Amino acid sequence: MRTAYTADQIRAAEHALMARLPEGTLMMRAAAGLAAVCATALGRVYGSRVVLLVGSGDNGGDALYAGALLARRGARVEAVLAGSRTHERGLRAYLLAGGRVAGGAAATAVERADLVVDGLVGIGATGALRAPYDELALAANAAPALTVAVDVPSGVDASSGRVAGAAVAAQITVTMGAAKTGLLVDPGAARAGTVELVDIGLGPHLPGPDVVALTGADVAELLPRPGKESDKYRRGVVGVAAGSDLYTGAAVLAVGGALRAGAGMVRYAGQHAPVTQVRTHWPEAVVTELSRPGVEEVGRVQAWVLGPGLGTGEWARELAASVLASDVPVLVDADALTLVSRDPSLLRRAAPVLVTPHAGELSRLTGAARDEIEAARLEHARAAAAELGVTVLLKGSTTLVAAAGRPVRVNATGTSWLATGGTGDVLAGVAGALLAQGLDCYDAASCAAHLHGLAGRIAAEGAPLAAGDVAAAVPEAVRRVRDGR
Ligand SMILES: NC(=O)C1=CN([C@@H]2O[C@H](COP(=O)(O)OP(=O)(O)OC[C@H]3O[C@@H](n4cnc5c(N)ncnc54)[C@H](OP(=O)(O)O)[C@@H]3O)[C@@H](O)[C@H]2O)[C@@H](O)CC1
Ligand SMILES: Nc1ncnc2c1ncn2[C@@H]1O[C@H](COP(=O)(O)OP(=O)(O)O)[C@@H](O)[C@H]1O
Ligand SMILES: [K+]
Repeated sequence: MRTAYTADQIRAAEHALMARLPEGTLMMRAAAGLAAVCATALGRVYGSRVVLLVGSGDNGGDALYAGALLARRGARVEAVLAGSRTHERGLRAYLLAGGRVAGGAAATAVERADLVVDGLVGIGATGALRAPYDELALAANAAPALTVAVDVPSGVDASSGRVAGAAVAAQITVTMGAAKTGLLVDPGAARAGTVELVDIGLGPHLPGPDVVALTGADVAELLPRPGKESDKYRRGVVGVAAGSDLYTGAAVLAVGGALRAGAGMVRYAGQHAPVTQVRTHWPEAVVTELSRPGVEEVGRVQAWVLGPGLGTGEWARELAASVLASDVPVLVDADALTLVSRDPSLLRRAAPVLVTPHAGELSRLTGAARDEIEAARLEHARAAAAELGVTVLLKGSTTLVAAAGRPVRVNATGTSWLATGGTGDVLAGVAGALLAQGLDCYDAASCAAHLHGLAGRIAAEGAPLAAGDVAAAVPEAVRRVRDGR
């Protein structure tokens, strides 16, 4: 499990640790780790051109001490001192090691660099980058040099991943002591590049994490595996109430996702046109053509997937109400999210609910503006889980799973090739199958997001994919997490 923490959590841990160590020890550890990553990234340190962007705080201090180490190894290091003040001891050590202070236009130095070290701000930052930090961040982004961010890319809020204005887009972020939440959650995560962790001894002082990311090994451990005693009913039967005479594909894709994710059986219930399509594509599914919008006559299931392609008319509303009146967990997606946002009382039920919105659908559910959700995904996923009393899987480039009282789980296994119609329907099927197999909403959602993202990568391999390919690749994704690949 990868863990990440807010700036406040890190600061508290640092204080506890610093109290036991001689002054400056942590910064020396941080700088040594930073310099080592820079040296590896450069390949050849001697003669290379390194530019340090140095802010007024300890983030700049890290950069200066690392710059001193690189200068001693023969790098030509220039520091752009951007703050109203500069870390005094760091600057002294840097100058003593032969580091130079950039005169003239900072942008020119940055343009010529092989490597730019972003030491403008770290966890001490508040709000959008101010001048001249903002221009320096943009200059670093425009330059051909490799950019290594110290602790967090400047302009990314360490605790949330928010990016309020200009921000450094790093190829590598060297983070001190423990990863910061903003390095895992978009839009911040997209600016961090590869995250390298420098151990400064913070471990024993850290509290429970703010957010976590499951590894393949974690998912493998959570995934159910059929045993000797298993039969199709005991493995878990998932019901799919999706698709309509107008939208048939969503039904096919959701059923496909469910079948590929290990359900013992998939029961599909819907109107005539999707029933015909599901029968044609998936002879494995047990299909009921509904004569009226209710699932009472469909056989027993352990969980329902409700919503993809369902429509939002009266027929769909009655069907949604009937599914939500059942006593098993229900995954609410797509059109069913529109229906429950019109009538939130539908979500008041004793059995668990997992909602799987993208930002637009969450906006309909909570009333928050879509842009605001995109900018502060973590906050909104958390708030929605608390307010609605459900588990929330918020889709997007990084997928978040929030449930009251649990650390938010972040998934980054996906690929932007997944941004194509119908992949969400597959995800709903996969998560529904895991619910039916007995995982709770939090585990089912986070394992489904992990497998779906991985399946997307397998299906894409750097080229376009269709949603059906993602469903087809789910078994290979399961194999890879089980084999530790
Ligand atoms: N403590 C430790 O043991 C260790 C700490 N470590 C390192 O220290 C870092 C934290 O250092 P920190 O606390 O000094 O804050 P930091 O992020 O450098 O900058 C704060 C200053 O920036 C400014 N500023 C703020 N917002 C701004 C904005 N929007 N736009 C522009 N300027 C802005 C503001 O100063 P101002 O110029 O406004 O006076 C503020 O005072 C941490 O990330 C890690 O790298 C490691 O060495 C490990 C050991
Ligand atoms: N840029 C991206 N990077 C990674 N995954 C993405 C990206 N954009 C979308 N996705 C994923 O693709 C899927 C899209 O689902 P959704 O928006 O419901 O589409 P649809 O309704 O067409 O099925 C989600 O799993 C989402 O997380
Ligand atoms: K930084």
